[in-house]
Amino acid sequence: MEDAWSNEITESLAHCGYYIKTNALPERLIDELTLTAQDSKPQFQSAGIGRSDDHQINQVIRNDTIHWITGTDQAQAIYLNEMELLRVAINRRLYLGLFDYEAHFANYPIGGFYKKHVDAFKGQSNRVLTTVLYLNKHWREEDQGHLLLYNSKGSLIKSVLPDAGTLVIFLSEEFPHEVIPTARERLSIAGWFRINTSTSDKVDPPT
Ligand SMILES: O=C(O)CCC(=O)C(=O)O
Ligand SMILES: [Fe+2]
Repeated sequence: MEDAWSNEITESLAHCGYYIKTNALPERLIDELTLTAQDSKPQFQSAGIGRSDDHQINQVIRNDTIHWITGTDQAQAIYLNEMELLRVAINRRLYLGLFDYEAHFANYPIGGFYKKHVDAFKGQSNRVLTTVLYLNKHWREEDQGHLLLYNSKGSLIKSVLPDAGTLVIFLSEEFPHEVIPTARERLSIAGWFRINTSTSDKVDPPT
């Protein structure tokens, strides 16, 4: 994580609340993360939203499968380390008090989507910043699966092609977004920088 890069990210976040960059990370790292994601496909599971007994409802809202990243191989470890350096840089410049980072691979099958949602409801979540890194070589317009980013008034502000190496970061509470149905299998890493919401009777994160 170069200073110039973390400066660019923090300035963009301070200025407009989001950051979108193609080829944000070295191609080799993207390739290795892609291989890791493909290798761990047998471990991907249906993504939940909130409680697991809402599973059927979830399928109407999103139908990707996910696998949490734990840093078990070199590519994952390098990625998590980059995000850790970014966390520290953001805290130093924007005073967000980010406490940790959680991330999972996501796989959208052909026809996969994630309807319009926010990743955090104001004041109700410890998710402060959302990150999405795409792992799909040579994505074309006709492959669809765009990420659409809206402002808090509901106007469309960005349409992002999920092409390999593109990184999107935005304030989780401020930007509703959706994944439109994809015409090609679509791999990504979605992650969240969080604040610590521990109270006296609840330890966060759970151990
Ligand atoms: O993959 C994307 O473009 C966005 C995914 C997303 O919104 C999420 O996982 O919360
Ligand atoms: Fe989201």
